[in-house]
Amino acid sequence: MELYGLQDMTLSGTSYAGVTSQPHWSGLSADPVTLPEQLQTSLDLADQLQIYSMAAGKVLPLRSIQLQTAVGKYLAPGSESGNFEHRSVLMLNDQCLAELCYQSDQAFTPLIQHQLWQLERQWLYPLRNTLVVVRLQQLALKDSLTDLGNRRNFDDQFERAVQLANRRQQACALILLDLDNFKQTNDNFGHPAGDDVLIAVADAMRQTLRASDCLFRFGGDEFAVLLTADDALSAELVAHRLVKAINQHHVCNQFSVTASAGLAQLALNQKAELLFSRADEALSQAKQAGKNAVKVALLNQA
Ligand SMILES: Nc1nc2c(ncn2[C@@H]2O[C@H](COP(=O)(O)OP(=O)(O)OP(=O)(O)O)[C@@H](O)[C@H]2O)c(=O)[nH]1
Repeated sequence: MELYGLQDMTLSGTSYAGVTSQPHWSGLSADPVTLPEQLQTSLDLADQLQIYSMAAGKVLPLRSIQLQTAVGKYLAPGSESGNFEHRSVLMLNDQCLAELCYQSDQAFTPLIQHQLWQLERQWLYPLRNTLVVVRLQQLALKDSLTDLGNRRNFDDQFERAVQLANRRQQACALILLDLDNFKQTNDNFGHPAGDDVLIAVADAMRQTLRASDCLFRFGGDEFAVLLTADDALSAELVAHRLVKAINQHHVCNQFSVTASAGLAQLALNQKAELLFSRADEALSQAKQAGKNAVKVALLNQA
């Protein structure tokens, strides 16, 4: 008897749309591993959606399936639009966990909807548990005011990025950015206005950068940007763009907020601490040079 091991059910590269159109999916009912057990093998919502979508693909051939939750939106790989759509809200104990949106070229008859609902019920507890874990992870790694990565998140990623860059002989750059005279903003306009400025600065930075996952707030008015590989090659341009974007943001403008930045490029086989201290020194120089400026650390400064 052919059994579907867990490895077959997890993300192994086959596209979702292709997989669910395979005739052998009808054999899945013989799988000794139940759907909730399979779902519980992962605390990653994208993985769970993939597992769920394969089970749902047995009910009818699906073109796409999307999961929307409070912690993010997930689309099964290989999804494309279909002629019919069915939406379902996943509720547990009067709590809305998520919304599922299915698309298929076949109609969602009442019988199909009922079968999907039965499958959805099997996901409720694994989904609720995963949402709790993801939320806790987010709280541990995100700055609650700006939603950027926090200092702990930075420390994790920075160390890893530097090690990887050294191993692969790739570029890596660190920009440290600090608002100018931010204390005055708080003193003159109050702490809530200061908070609005910090949120605006985060937005301005997010809009300037392609990937917001390289952006961090350390707390206070200090931010960091970690650029790796090809992105690091244009770090100086990025630093100037960030300072300009902050200057030009309407909230920062309203409170005359500017920013200074220090940039350092990773030297050959340099340690993360040294890269950090060079960027920090460059930031001090930008402040000493009159603020609202970018300074770049010399590469041979070690
Ligand atoms: N509104 C608000 N203010 C904060 C927060 N965290 C820290 N601060 C304030 O940020 C200010 C930081 O000021 P400083 O580090 O002294 O620097 P500065 O006035 O920007 O001076 P320079 O950096 O030299 O230009 C202090 O007034 C802190 O109280 C926060 O979460 N919200």
